[in-house]
Amino acid sequence: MIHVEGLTRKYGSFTAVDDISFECRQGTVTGFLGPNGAGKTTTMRVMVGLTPATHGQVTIGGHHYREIPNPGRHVGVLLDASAQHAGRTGREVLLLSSRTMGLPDSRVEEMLERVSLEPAEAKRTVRNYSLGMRQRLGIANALLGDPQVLILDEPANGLDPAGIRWMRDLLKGYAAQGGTVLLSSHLLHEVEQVADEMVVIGRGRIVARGTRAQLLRSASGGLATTLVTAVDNEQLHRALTVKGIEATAAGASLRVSAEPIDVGRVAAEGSIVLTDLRAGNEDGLEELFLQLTADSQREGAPQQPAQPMPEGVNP
Ligand SMILES: Nc1ncnc2c1ncn2[C@@H]1O[C@H](COP(=O)(O)OP(=O)(O)OP(=O)(O)O)[C@@H](O)[C@H]1O
Repeated sequence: MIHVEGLTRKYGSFTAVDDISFECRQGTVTGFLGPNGAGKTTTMRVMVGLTPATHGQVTIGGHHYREIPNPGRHVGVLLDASAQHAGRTGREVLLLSSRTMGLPDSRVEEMLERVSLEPAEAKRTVRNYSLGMRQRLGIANALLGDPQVLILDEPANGLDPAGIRWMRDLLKGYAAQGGTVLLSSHLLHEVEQVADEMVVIGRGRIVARGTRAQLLRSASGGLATTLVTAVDNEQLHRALTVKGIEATAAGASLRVSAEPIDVGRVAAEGSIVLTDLRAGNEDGLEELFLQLTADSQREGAPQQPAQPMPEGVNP
């Protein structure tokens, strides 16, 4: 639904986005993940025609954004929640957009309710909004025209934990109904729980791409790992060894060089009761993200270069 093809954006001699290609499929949430300055906003600005591409192109449903008539009815965009007109009330902001798109005024009330902005809050001018309220207003604006595609730049910024959960559910529901969502963030944990696929960008280049499971697999050097806890870990360890599957103690659990389904089967065959079974090295994804984007992290990043990734990863 969104196709990014060989996109490059240069500012003078500086390359902000360097020959990137990816697509966002209908019915999915794609997380666009990268540290500060990686090129996420630039890419999204090119998507919606605010910044011209130096090379390459982006199409949405086969069209360039600028060619789409009444684009708000097709593509909902939130690029900078702080960029709303500070002197207008929340309701006025939505009313203006709604009338521009040719929608009935009743749509504004629906959207205010959808993003949980109270009537008293909708009457306040935007200059008196918290960042979280501005994000909610921005999301309401993006959803107004009931578009099939949503492009959201760091929409979770400023939201409290309940707000983040609310947004996650909203985006999942939107994708489940056939929508296409592209969501950027510099925080892995904001994206990994909602995104069906992740595109990781560092210094303008795509450094990894895939589902959470594929990236987790990459984080384990291409090998499947499972963390499992049984009522009797020793019994499970023996049963795994008999099947030729390696396992080592990891705190109160075992780390096993196999897929969770295989570990579960061995446990079931031996009537071994499990209390926990999960894929991969959960911390590994964060490590992987830091490593892949190490060049462009400003601080606290490991110094070693990113490793070549076997699966789901685009070096
Ligand atoms: N108009 C511009 N002129 C010159 N350089 C620019 C311009 N816009 C962006 N850049 C540079 O391009 C790079 C990518 O910026 P961009 O805003 O796309 O990053 P980002 O991934 O969205 O970062 P953040 O998470 O901090 O918002 C940065 O080094 C930025 O300074």
